[in-house]
Amino acid sequence: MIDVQNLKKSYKSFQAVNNSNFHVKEGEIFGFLGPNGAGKSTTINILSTMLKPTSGEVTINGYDVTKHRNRVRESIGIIFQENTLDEKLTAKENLMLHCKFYGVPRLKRKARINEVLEIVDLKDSVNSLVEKFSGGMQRRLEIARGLLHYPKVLFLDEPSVGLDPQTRAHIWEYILRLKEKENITMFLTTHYLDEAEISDRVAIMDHGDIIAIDKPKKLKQQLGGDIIEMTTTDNEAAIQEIKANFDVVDVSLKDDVIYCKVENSDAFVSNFIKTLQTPLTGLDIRKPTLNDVFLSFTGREIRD
Ligand SMILES: Nc1ncnc2c1ncn2[C@@H]1O[C@H](COP(=O)(O)OP(=O)(O)OP(=O)(O)O)[C@@H](O)[C@H]1O
Repeated sequence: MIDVQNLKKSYKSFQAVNNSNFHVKEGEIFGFLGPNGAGKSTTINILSTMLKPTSGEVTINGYDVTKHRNRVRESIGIIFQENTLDEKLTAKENLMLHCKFYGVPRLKRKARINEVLEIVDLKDSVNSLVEKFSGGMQRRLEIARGLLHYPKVLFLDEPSVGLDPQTRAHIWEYILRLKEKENITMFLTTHYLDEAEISDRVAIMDHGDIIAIDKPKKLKQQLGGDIIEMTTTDNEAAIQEIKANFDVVDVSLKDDVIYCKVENSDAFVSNFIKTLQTPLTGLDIRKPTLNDVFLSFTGREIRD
């Protein structure tokens, strides 16, 4: 459904996207994860025909994004980072306008509007002014609007940025409901790790490069083992002790917390706690996250 080959984009001498290559299958949720400035919006803008690539080939639903822009536009829906609804209109008026722009046949408009409002649970607010909606409701209406013309691909640029955690969780319920109901291919950009985790596959981007691409579970498995985070009364002494006396894959210190990567935490921890001479003040065992994947490739955290 999405095919990207050797995609490059530069702004004057600055290379924002360096030679990207990836494919997205029909019905897949594909996440683009990276810190601010990684090149995510640039990529989504090229894929959705809003920005011209410097070089490379991109097809959406079989259509080239530079040669067949209108065909591509018919095939896609977009949920932008910022609110693009008309706040002085009602939900229904906003949707009706979009139906007209996208050529949804007159006789089908009402039914389709009802259908999409049902998906995002906004049927009761159909005649309310958008300016009266909460942030979460506005986002849901934007998602509904993006679906009106039966797009094959839905682009979501940071779909839940600026929303509180509860509303974010709800937005995700709707997105997953959509996947089930309409088998839409979804391409989303995010810098939230938990959102990337929901994706079927994720591409991790940094400084314009795709540095890893796979199922979230596989990316994390590649790191191997478990992570033990600990605080001690003397971190320097503890690190020396760990390096000298314990079988660890890796040990590092960040913000007064020691990170130890071990092959198997079950086998490691009980002996470690008994043997370590430097007093421990805290200890937490966890599985690797996508942030650890990013860290292992770049030496930085995504939230940095
Ligand atoms: N029109 C432009 N002119 C010059 N540089 C630009 C332009 N648009 C983006 N950039 C630069 O290109 C790089 C990638 O930007 P982009 O917006 O694609 O990143 P992003 O990963 O989407 O980040 P964010 O999450 O902050 O939107 C950044 O360094 C940005 O400053």
